[in-house]
Parts: sequence; structure tokens; C-alpha cells
Amino acid sequence: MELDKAREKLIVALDVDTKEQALQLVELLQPYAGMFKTGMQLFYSAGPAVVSVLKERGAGVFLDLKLHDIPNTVGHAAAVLTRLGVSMLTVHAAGGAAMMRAAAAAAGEEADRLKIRRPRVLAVTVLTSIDEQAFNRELGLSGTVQDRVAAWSALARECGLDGVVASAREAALVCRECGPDFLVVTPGIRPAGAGSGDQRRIMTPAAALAAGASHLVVGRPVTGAPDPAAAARALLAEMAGAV
Ligand SMILES: O=C(O)c1cc(=O)[nH]c(=O)n1[C@@H]1O[C@H](COP(=O)(O)O)[C@@H](O)[C@H]1O
Repeated sequence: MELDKAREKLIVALDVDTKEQALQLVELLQPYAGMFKTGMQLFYSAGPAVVSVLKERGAGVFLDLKLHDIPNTVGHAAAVLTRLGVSMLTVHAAGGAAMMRAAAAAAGEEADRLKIRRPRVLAVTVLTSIDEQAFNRELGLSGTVQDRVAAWSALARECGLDGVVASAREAALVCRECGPDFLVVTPGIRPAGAGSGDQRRIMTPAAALAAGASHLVVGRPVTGAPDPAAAARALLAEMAGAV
């Protein structure tokens, strides 16, 4: 794969407290990443304005707030977030079909009203920090993680969502279930030898792409490295060599 194509697939998670820290990372990492993810930590601390600041730098923004509430609340929240002009946003598949439909519809309607590009709405399936044991014993869900991810992916697609967030271990299954245009965004990426931290269902960048992941979300292995730019460069080189 060409480096440019690999870059489009790399999303760096800006899990920091301040706008200044986020901008410092963007400056270092923009040559290597196609998009930057603003999650709860940065958004709750720096506020919605941080999205505009990132966009001014030319960065595509993946706004990962994992909405999970009743359909009416999630629909209105998705409309508000659409106004920020983000490229992607997330809801939890566990919120159910009506909630996912409300999010997709509201994002589409608001984008049409403002004549802006509709953000891609993604369903978070089973968090990558959950292993089979926690899935069965703590969440009280029966069956396997793979089956749950496949079922929630199919439901998300039926509800008009653009893709899912899942571990790369389920990427091939989701591609088979939902087709090549459905996005499979995979966190829990760890280069060989990197510490897994709180992640449980992990994969290397090359293996994730080979399994069919459309985008890789990477945080600490890059942002926590002594030289984040060098870590991102190495990761991108591994991705480019993968398929
Ligand atoms: O929605 C997400 O992005 C997400 C879903 C998931 O199942 N697991 C997961 O780790 N994430 C996010 O992906 C990023 C992973 O960060 P690192 O573990 O530092 O690479 C974090 O920002 C998480 O919030």
C-alpha cells in the first residue's frame, strides 16, 4: 500500500487534557495521520471549540463521545455534534436499533440543513478492553464476542450507520457480514512488543489491515512514545508494507 493511502487509514487518539497538548501532537503527527480523534478526555476538558481549532489546522476530526441514551436524546445530541463539522462520530450499539436510527437520521438531516458533509456515524460494538471472560461474567452476555460484534454490526448497517468500531480480531468477520463499503474502525492496535495496557483484544497494525480494518485508531503507542513522530513513522511504514 502507498504511504498516502496508509496515512488516510491512521487515526491518532488525542487523549490529553488540554487544547495546547492536542495541538502540539497534531503539529508533530499530521504528516503521518489522516485524522485525529477527540474523545471524552479532551472534549470534556477543552470543550466543543477544540474541534474548530483542530479543523483550522486542516485536521479531520473523529469525535468519539460514544453516545448511549434514549433515542430522542441521542438524536438531538447527534444533530448538535454534526454542527461542529466532524468527519466521524460514535454511538454505542448497545443503545439499540431505535437509538442508532435516531442518530443516523439526525446527523443526515442536520448536515442537509447546513449543506455540509454528513459525518460518518459509527457504532461502538464490544469495547476492546473486554475479553471473553469479562464479556460473559461481568456484562452477563451469552455467546462469544465475535458473534455479538457480528450481530451488532449487521444491526448498525440496517439502521443506516456507516460502520463500526470493533477490535481488529473481528474485522474479517464484519467485512464478510457487512460488505466492503462498511467501515471497520479498529482500536486496540499494538505494534509487536508494545505494552497492551488496559486493552485486551489487540492486534498489530499490519495484521489489522490484513484482516480488513478500514482505519486504525492508535493512542498511547504513538502519543506516549519518547519520540511520537518516530513512532508514527514506524507505524505508518508497517501499515504501508502490510497489504
Ligand atoms: O471508540 C473508540 O475509539 C474505542 C473503542 C474501543 O472499543 N476501544 C478503544 O480503545 N477505543 C478508543 O481508542 C483509543 C485507544 O487508545 P490506545 O489504547 O492508547 O491506543 C482510546 O482513545 C479509546 O477511547
